[in-house]
Amino acid sequence: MNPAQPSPPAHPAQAAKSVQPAPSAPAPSAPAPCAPEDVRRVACVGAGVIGGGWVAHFLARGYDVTAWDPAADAEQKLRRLVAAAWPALEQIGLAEGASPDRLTVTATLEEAVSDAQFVQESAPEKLELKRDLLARLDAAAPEGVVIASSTSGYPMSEMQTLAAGAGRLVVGHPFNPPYLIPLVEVVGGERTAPSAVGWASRFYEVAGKSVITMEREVPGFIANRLQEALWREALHMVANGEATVAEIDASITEGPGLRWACMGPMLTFALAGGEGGMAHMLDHFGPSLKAPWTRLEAPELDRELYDAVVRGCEEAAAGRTIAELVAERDRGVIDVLRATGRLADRRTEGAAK
Ligand SMILES: NC(=O)C1=CN([C@@H]2O[C@H](COP(=O)(O)OP(=O)(O)OC[C@H]3O[C@@H](n4cnc5c(N)ncnc54)[C@H](O)[C@@H]3O)[C@@H](O)[C@H]2O)C=CC1
Ligand SMILES: C[N+](C)(C)CC(=O)CC(=O)[O-]
Repeated sequence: MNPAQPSPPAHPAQAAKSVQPAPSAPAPSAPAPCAPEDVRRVACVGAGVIGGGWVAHFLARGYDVTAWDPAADAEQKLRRLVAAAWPALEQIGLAEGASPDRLTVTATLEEAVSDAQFVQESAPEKLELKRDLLARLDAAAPEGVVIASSTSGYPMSEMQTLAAGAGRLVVGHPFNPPYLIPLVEVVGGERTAPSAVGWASRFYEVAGKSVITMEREVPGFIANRLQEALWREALHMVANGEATVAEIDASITEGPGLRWACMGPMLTFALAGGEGGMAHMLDHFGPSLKAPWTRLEAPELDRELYDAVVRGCEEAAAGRTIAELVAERDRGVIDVLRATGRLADRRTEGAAK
């Protein structure tokens, strides 16, 4: 179900619960039982593609992990996923004491979280299911333990409606596979205690993740909104016969994707302005915002947006000159080309000898 679409009408039995006056302040949350740095035991509830990837990540970072999933073959599939991921995790480096042997798959959800110091939920992307599950996790986990949802796009405000202890519920949105892609986007809901957001962000950092802590709830968070914009345009182009699936993928892997592994879209485009940076880029290509290059509605490039983007790029450059940024980008692109086997011997290319 696409989070951007209106959520299904609440079940009558839940309607009363889910229709609550917007709280004037976040719900209080009991203090977490331990500091993020002192966590040793993590529970993962839902152990499919992402939940299993979280299990592999936490095991590789040296945690004791309990996992629960209602599927009959969940343990077999989970242990197979962890075993398949382990060579990669050994290659990038394991924490001291890390071992797949520190995984315990429990028979019930309650057992999985009963002694947990952090809980990561990764059940299917269905709003009603997450509402019920988060309420169940809140009832079963030790008081104060932060519970994070891997949701791809639902605001926590929509998911925490049935939980008595909503103050400890946060979004901790990962990227597949969580054991290799470092980003996790953290954001609370209307009833989430700010302390729970801060605790979760710090825990993920300690656990080796790269954290973006959002100040505002936005469906789809940051990276999925950006991915979704590209994804929808790609689907339109395939639907209209404007590009094939192969052309869509090659257009990224042989083009912008190489740069995006080293530098985000904002600084990348600042370099499109040469020595003039983002200001020149906007002066030069600003009118293109009105060109029919995408079906996505463009914002007005007014002075406020112009200045915000220019200033943001100057801050991101952090004192690096355009020339230094170009050199950094080029080193990164060469490393990615080499790492992905695309830096073959090029002496045979080019002008006739
Ligand atoms: N697949 C991906 O690339 C990413 C997925 N996510 C999010 O992670 C969550 C899980 O997605 P996937 O792992 O892809 O789905 P999946 O279908 O691979 O795994 C979901 C797992 O949840 C289990 N499950 C079903 N009902 C449950 C319940 N009531 N309580 C606990 N577990 C239950 C299923 O048995 C299954 O193993 C979703 O919210 C999704 O949006 C987030 C980032 C990336
Ligand atoms: C396709 N998806 C929406 C589930 C992707 C994500 O949520 C994040 C990712 O791994 O790209």
